[in-house]
Amino acid sequence: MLVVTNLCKTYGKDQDAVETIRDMSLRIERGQFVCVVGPSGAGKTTLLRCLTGLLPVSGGSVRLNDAEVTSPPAEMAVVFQDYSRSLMPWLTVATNVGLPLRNKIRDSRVRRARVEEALEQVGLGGFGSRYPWQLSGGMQQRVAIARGLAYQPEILLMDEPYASVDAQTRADLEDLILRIRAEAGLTVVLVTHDIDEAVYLADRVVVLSKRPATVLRDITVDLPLPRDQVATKSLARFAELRSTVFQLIRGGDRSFEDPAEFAVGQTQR
Ligand SMILES: Nc1ncnc2c1ncn2[C@@H]1O[C@H](COP(=O)(O)OP(=O)(O)OP(=O)(O)O)[C@@H](O)[C@H]1O
Repeated sequence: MLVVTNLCKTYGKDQDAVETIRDMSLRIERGQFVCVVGPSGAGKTTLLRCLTGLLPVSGGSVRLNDAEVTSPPAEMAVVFQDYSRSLMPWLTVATNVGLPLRNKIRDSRVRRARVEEALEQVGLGGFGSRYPWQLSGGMQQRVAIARGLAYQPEILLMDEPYASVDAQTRADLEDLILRIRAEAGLTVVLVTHDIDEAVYLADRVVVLSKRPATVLRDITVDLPLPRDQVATKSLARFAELRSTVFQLIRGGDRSFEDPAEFAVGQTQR
């Protein structure tokens, strides 16, 4: 279980101080899929980085299974938006995926098997000897996801993981993560700008206020599982939830006067 208690984060000091997160508390149960949304610049990425321990908090705490998180815990894997920066172009796909396993699995045969299994999971079995630049953007993001999965984490944190791919690939990757989550019983925390994506994927949507971010609303998504891109999005309840989230974000940040400014079913970055 991931527990955030009275989290505060301020960048800089004195007149340069940027208060980004104020007194935020959140509890994420094992196996839950939680999407975090909020106005641009609210502090979503900052929150995610605090959850990983990559960024020191200014106050409060983050605890994973009762242990304080001060650096990325072994149970956690992170997938960032920009696969072109997170994959090493001079290494093969298999080496990229196996990189974080070097210290965890000493036996290279076992490591190779784990890498191949993770590539199979994301539909890239047999692509291990290719280089990232030989693959499409969507395939490269799959490699980044495989790298997280190969680690067999208990919790996967994802920051706008699908923002750089086209709409069809995005839908495929959304379904991929839902399937993997169901198979592996993973806990997932995913930051997104896309309200449709958040409602489609999540068990809970956490809506942040504008900066300094607090939890504006924590919404349970009571849509049936398994989700389906067409059937789920056609439900009246889906439209209702999407509209609730949209209004909260809009109300939380008056600068979004034009709904087209914000992503309702579209990729925005
Ligand atoms: N290293 C930093 N130093 C100072 N301020 C920072 C730093 N990183 C982020 N900020 C500020 O903190 C605030 C929150 O940034 P963050 O990237 O967490 O927001 P976000 O909600 O993820 O934004 P977006 O929706 O645009 O991706 C912004 O005002 C940003 O300028």
